[in-house]
Amino acid sequence: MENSEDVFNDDYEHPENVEYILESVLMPSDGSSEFNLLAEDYNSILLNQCRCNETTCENIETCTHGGQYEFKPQQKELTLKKLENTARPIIECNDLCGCSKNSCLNRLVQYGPRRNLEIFHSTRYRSHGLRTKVHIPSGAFICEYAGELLTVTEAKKRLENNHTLGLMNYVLVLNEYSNEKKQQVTIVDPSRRGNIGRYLNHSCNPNCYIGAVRIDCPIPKLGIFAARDIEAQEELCFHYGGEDQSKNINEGKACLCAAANCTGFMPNTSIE
Ligand SMILES: C[S@@+](CC[C@H](N)C(=O)[O-])C[C@H]1O[C@@H](n2cnc3c(N)ncnc32)[C@H](O)[C@@H]1O
Repeated sequence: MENSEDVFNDDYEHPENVEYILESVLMPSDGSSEFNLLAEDYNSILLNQCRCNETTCENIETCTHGGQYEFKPQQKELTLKKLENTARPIIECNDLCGCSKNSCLNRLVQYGPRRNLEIFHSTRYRSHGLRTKVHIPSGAFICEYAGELLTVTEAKKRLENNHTLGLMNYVLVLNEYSNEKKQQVTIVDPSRRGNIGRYLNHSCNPNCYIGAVRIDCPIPKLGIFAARDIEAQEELCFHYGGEDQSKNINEGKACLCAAANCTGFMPNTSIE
């Protein structure tokens, strides 16, 4: 496998009014008990390390975390196996695991965004967008959607404010379910502090997919992966409505994606 440093990169140019961060951070404290609970999770460590000895951690039968990624020899890249598999949580191995960092094939998102991404002015979306300078294979990791981690109360306030002032909205809500029951909600806002993930626009027929990835913290990272092979110069987009599009809310803005199946409006996941 190529050295992770040859494939990944996180020194992208960004506008000055945004603090560039490498991974999600806690929102400023508002002193609420809701914030304290979020902070507790943020500061916790997942204690479910694998006990593999020098293996590749590829297989769920041998590694408690494995089975979600596969190494594509042709592209010399680790990729997410099948999108349907994400019904099972993606948990990467970490420094506390028994495996070796050099041979483990269950570490991807933790190495940061891929190289050859470019922020550009998208004429279709009449604002910034993100595109790739080179071909990206299906399942490849693009980047994290990193920003401030918000409480539900703070997210509702910011959404309302964005709506009232007609600002662009960067708040993303990801619900995780188990047996149809909602287990956890993760809300990320890269409007003030964020990474390159903040430039992906919404499409009703997207070429990227967003999934929850845990490394060593109970709060997942929001990982953006290629939903299909993506050609050089293609703009990267994902569906803002997330996992259950029947529950999408209408953000009140016309969608500019121009896909054949476009609903005509920009969605977001509802916050309950
Ligand atoms: C996460 S930001 C994406 C990056 C943004 N275009 C920029 O210039 O920074 C989300 C905002 O981009 C715009 N946007 C994204 N997808 C869109 C779409 N399909 N149709 C219309 N506007 C879109 C909306 O203003 C939305 O609030």
